[in-house]
Amino acid sequence: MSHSAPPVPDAAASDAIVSIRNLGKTYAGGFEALRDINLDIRRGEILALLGPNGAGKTTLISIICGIVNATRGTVYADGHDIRHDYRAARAAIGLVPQELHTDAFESVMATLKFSRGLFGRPPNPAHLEKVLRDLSLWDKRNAKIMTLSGGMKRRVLIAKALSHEPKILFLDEPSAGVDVELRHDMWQMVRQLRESGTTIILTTHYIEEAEEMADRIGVINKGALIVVEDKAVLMRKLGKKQLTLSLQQAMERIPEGLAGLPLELSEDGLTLVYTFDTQSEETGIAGLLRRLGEQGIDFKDLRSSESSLEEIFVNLVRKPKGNPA
Ligand SMILES: Nc1ncnc2c1ncn2[C@@H]1O[C@H](COP(=O)(O)OP(=O)(O)OP(=O)(O)O)[C@@H](O)[C@H]1O
Repeated sequence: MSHSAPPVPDAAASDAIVSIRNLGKTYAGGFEALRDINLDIRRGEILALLGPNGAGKTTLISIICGIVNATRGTVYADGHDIRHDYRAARAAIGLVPQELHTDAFESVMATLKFSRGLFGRPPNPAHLEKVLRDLSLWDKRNAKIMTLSGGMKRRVLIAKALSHEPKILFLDEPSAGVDVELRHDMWQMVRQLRESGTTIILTTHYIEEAEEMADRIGVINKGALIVVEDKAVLMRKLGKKQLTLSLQQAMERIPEGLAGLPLELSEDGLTLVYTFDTQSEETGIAGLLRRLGEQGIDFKDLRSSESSLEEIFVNLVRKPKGNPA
């Protein structure tokens, strides 16, 4: 019997809504923007792709949406190979791009109708009305796009991407250049879409956005997908907890009796911070408290805190590739 790792299942056989296997992209100049990406996107989930500038997020989305050709590997979207069955695969996808190029002289409604037609879908005024109402654009349906505010234009891009009733929606940096209020409206709308069964993939630089919205988080760094994990599991696995003790009396240094413990003393000597792994079974807190008692160290307050997703992310992308934990 072989003991090697199980092979990655065939993309065509996967029941994921998007199935990516051994995907790679080398741009014309020889730059390797993506390396050996394997990812199954589950039906109905919100997946957030995080990564530093230039990590390869837009390249990955562009390949799935058929804008950029992969150098290696396969992608299936809604059961269709994006290379050999492009039209069917693309019809399942809505893309909200980063940049705002819209048809400035057209009305909002005309743009949506045109976009729907491009995918060969028959007219459906009720669907377009719902999309525009959900995005608070119904009153602007006859306005020329050039007369709208930046936030409205961005909502038009979302409406346009939804015009052909895609099952999968990609949002590339949806919050870039958007004010706080619009960002929250957009989150609300994305949640509604998910409830109605749409699968959503978003790239973001705002960790708060991933923390707020995502069911799963993928981290891309230097062209490689270094982690894909349920958000809660990721935070539990890679997060650290800290216990902060406010001391009754300042200490000059950590006493010998506490040596070897993961402790840090603040500069003013009044706060001790104990860091522990959320994954390990033993936190060591009982032992810490006992040793503090033995040393006669009294504290007046004790608080615990967890690492934010931001701290986890920064640690992940700082670590050398292939050693994320
Ligand atoms: N057409 C191209 N030709 C050559 N290199 C390219 C091309 N497009 C992108 N790249 C390079 O590929 C890398 C990945 O770019 P990509 O836009 O996918 O990153 P990203 O993660 O989306 O970044 P950002 O967060 O800045 O949008 C970058 O180093 C970029 O310079």
